Amino acid sequence: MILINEEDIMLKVTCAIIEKNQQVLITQRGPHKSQALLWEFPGGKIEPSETETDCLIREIEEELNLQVELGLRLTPVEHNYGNFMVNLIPYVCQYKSGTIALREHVAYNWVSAKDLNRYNWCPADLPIVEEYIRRKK
Ligand SMILES: Nc1nc2c([nH]c(=O)n2[C@H]2C[C@H](O)[C@@H](COP(=O)(O)OP(=O)(O)OP(=O)(O)O)O2)c(=O)[nH]1
Repeated sequence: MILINEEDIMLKVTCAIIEKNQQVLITQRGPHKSQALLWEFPGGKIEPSETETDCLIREIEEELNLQVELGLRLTPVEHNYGNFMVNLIPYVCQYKSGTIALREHVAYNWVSAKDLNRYNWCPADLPIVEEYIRRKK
């Protein structure tokens, strides 16, 4: 019998909806990654012994060279990608400081809430985009 540890197939990932001047930052995944070239909110996998908020602050610094202040935690989304599941945990954040250095992504954009639906999102992000737009109305 093969035993599969649930944590091996359920990735816990935080993501940041970073607000600045009535717009939010969105980032495009690279061509060789899973969910290649789809748009996402920057963030990443929570490491063992790390809290959600520690993870998000670390990931945003590592990936983008930005400092943010964490705000509201939106509703986490569980999405099944077939070969793995993701538990995606979104936080609305405020931009604090830093100049964007794209270290992981191929592109970024500052977008107003009403334009978020124009992008080709990772499927797990769709309920998060909807919740964010609803809250902004
Ligand atoms: N950071 C982030 N990841 C997301 C989002 N939506 C979504 O489905 N994901 C998925 C993509 C990845 O499979 C996983 C996050 O992995 P990661 O960002 O830490 O690592 P990675 O790019 O190296 O991922 P991978 O190529 O190893 O799959 O969660 C999102 O909005 N932000």
